[in-house]
Amino acid sequence: MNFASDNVAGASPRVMEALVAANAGSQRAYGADDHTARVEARLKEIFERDLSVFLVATGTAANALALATLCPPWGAVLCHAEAHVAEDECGAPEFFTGGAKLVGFPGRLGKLTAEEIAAHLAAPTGRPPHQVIPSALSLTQASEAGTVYTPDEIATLADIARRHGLGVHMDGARFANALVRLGVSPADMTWRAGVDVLSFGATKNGCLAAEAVIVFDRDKAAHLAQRRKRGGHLLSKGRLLGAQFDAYLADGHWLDLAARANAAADRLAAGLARLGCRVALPVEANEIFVFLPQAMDEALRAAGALYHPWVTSSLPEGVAAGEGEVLVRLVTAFDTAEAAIDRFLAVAGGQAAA
Ligand SMILES: Cc1ncc(COP(=O)(O)O)c(C=O)c1O
Ligand SMILES: C[C@@H](O)[C@H](N)C(=O)O
Repeated sequence: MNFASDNVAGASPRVMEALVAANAGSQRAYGADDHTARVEARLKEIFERDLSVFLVATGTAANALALATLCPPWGAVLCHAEAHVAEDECGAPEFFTGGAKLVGFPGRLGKLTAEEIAAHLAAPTGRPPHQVIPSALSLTQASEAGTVYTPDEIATLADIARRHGLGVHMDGARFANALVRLGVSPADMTWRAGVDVLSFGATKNGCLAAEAVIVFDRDKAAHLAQRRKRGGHLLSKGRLLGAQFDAYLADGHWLDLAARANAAADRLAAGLARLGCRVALPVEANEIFVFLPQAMDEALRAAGALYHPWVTSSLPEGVAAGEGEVLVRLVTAFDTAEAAIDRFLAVAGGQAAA
C-alpha cells in the first residue's frame, strides 16, 4: 500500500525488456545512439511538428535546463507558489539560470490564473535596472495539486506571457496523466496553446529515469546542448535514456500506462468518498488529496500504508480540514494493484465503521 508518490513505482516490464535488449552491442555515445534518434523522430510525429529534444535523467534537470534556456540571470520566472520548480528542486532553476528569481503566485486548485499574471505584468516595473525582468512563465501539467489546465487555460496564460515578451515553460512531469484525462492531442496541450519548452516526463509513468526537454521553437534551444553538458546531464551512454523512451512511446504504451494510473486514482478516490471521506481537490490526474479522520489515518499507517500528510494553500474556497481530520496526498501509478486499493479501503472502512 505505497501511495507516497508515483516515484516509488518501478519501470513497466516493456521498458525494462527494451533496456536489456538495448544493452547488446555498441552504440554511439552522448545521445548519438539509434534509440535516441528514433525517439526524436517519434516525438516529432507525436507533437506533429519539428522540434528539438534533449534527454536527461531527472525532472529537476529538465525543468532547470528548460528555464535556463528561457530566462537570463537577471530575469524572473513566474510560477505557482507551490510549483515544484519553486518548492522542491533545491534551487536548481535558480542555479541553472545563473540566479534568476522565481516569483510564485497563489492559486486555488494549484493553478495560475490569467488575472494574477496579467495584473503582475501590467503593473509598473519600477526603475530599471533595479528590478528583475519577467522572462518566463512556468505551468505544471498536471499541477502539484493533481489538477490540469485545459488547452484554453494554457492558451490564455501563454498569450498574456507572449504579449509581455515571456517564454512559456510546461513542467510535464505528469504530462501523460493530464493528456489522457483531457483527451486532447499533445500538440493542442502544448505548442498550439503557446508552450515554447516542455519538460516531458516519463519517469513517474513507467520509466526508470527518463525525461525529455522538448523545444518547439528552435531559436529558444540555443546552447541548450552546452547547458546540458556543462550541467553534467549529458549521459555518455545515451542509450540508457533513448531505449526507455523508445519503448515508452511505442504503440501508445505511455498513454496506456497513464490511463491505468488515473483509473487507479479514480477507484481509490471513489472508495474513500463512499466511506464518507471528503476529497479536497478534483482528481484530474493520478493524485488524490483527501481528508482522513485521525483514527483512520492512524489505522492505515499501522497497517503499513505509506503516504504523506499534506499542507497546501490550493484548496477550493471554503474547503479545510475539520476537527480530527488530516489532509493527505495519495498518488497512484501505472502498477498500482487493485489488491492494494482494496486493502487500503478495507482498513479505512474498518475505521469508518468503528
Ligand atoms: C510536478 C513535478 N515536477 C518535477 C519533478 C521533478 O522530478 P525529479 O524528482 O525526477 O527531479 C517532480 C518530482 O516528482 C514533480 O512532482
Ligand atoms: C518532491 C515530491 O513532490 C515529488 N516530486 C513527488 O511528486 O512525489
